[in-house]
Amino acid sequence: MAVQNVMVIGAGQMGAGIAQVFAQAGFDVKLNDIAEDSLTKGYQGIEKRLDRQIEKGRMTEDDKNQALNNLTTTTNLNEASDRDLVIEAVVENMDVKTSVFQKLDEITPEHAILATNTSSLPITDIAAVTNRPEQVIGMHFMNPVPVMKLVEVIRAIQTSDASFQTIQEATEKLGKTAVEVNDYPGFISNRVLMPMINEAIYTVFEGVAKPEDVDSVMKLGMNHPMGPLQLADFIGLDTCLYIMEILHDGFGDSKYRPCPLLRKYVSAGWLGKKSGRGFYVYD
Ligand SMILES: CC(=O)CC(=O)SCCNC(=O)CCNC(=O)[C@H](O)C(C)(C)COP(=O)(O)OP(=O)(O)OC[C@H]1O[C@@H](n2cnc3c(N)ncnc32)[C@H](O)[C@@H]1OP(=O)(O)O
Ligand SMILES: NC(=O)C1=CN([C@@H]2O[C@H](COP(=O)(O)OP(=O)(O)OC[C@H]3O[C@@H](n4cnc5c(N)ncnc54)[C@H](OP(=O)(O)O)[C@@H]3O)[C@@H](O)[C@H]2O)C=CC1
Repeated sequence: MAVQNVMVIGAGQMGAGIAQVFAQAGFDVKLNDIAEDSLTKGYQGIEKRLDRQIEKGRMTEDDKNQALNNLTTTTNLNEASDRDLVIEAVVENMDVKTSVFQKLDEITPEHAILATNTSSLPITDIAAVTNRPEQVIGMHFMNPVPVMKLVEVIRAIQTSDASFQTIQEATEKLGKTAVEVNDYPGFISNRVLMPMINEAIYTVFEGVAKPEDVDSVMKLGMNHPMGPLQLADFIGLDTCLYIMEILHDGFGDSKYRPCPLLRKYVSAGWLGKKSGRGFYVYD
């Protein structure tokens, strides 16, 4: 089956980016969120990013209008009833995600594939709450979605080859590269990235260096585009903590214990860029 139309659930930083890249690639896209405000913010972010592409001469006004014509917004999940593919990008919480998947399983046509953009939650467990586990898959985009070329395509133990191929083809139509991964905690990306971020937080916690200096070492010394603490702020410290907890629980290995300073920041509501304060302060 070739995907013609999609719905993206959750209009936050990831969902809005995912909806944008599908609309730009010519898919018919519905963007859904429970809150009208979040939908408006998500849609405006997409318009702003397309305008920047025009300013930079990478896109014409016609291209922008075409992309926006492919995109509608809705707070009504029942509008998933005519979709080939639904990609869930709501908060990283198993109860919220399984509730969304159970509803989607009722609403969507039989052939529809249900994908999750989860950073770390087990796809196998999400698949198991539906009556179509072979059509459930992880489609893990990287932040910022319009820029990053990778999509980790994660196979639950139940995912069929046909579902995997359909998602691989859709990923290629977006101009991105699909990497096939089996369902283990943190997949590849966050199993490798998050312990580095967590260790960077430990260096601050233990007074080894200030955040700016930790980031300088990794930027100037290892050519990372962002230092690990700037990246943690960008991802969201709450999301980083959820992922560390999944790694810790999933492997039962103390090397994945979340740094107490990370917990403290999240408890304080210092979630990084999105809340205005994390390891750095934002306007
Ligand atoms: C947690 C998970 O589960 C998985 C993850 O996503 S882990 C996070 C993965 N992402 C990363 O590691 C990002 C690391 N950082 C980077 O690659 C770069 O710093 C960056 C691309 C974000 C910004 O690059 P930069 O050169 O410092 O800044 P800047 O010149 O402003 O931006 C470069 C391009 O990115 C675009 N961009 C920057 N931030 C953006 C955003 N939030 N949304 C969309 N586009 C963005 C800019 O518009 C610009 O595009 P053009 O070249 O078309 O103009
Ligand atoms: N941040 C990152 O760098 C990355 C995140 N991810 C994953 O992507 C997912 C989303 O993360 P991110 O975009 O950062 O989070 P955000 O908090 O920016 O966005 C989540 C959005 O989902 C909405 N939402 C919550 N519950 C529902 C629901 N039941 N139905 C519809 N919409 C809902 C929220 O609305 P409201 O605000 O009103 O609650 C919010 O707009 C998570 O699973 C995360 O792990 C994956 C890769 C990278």
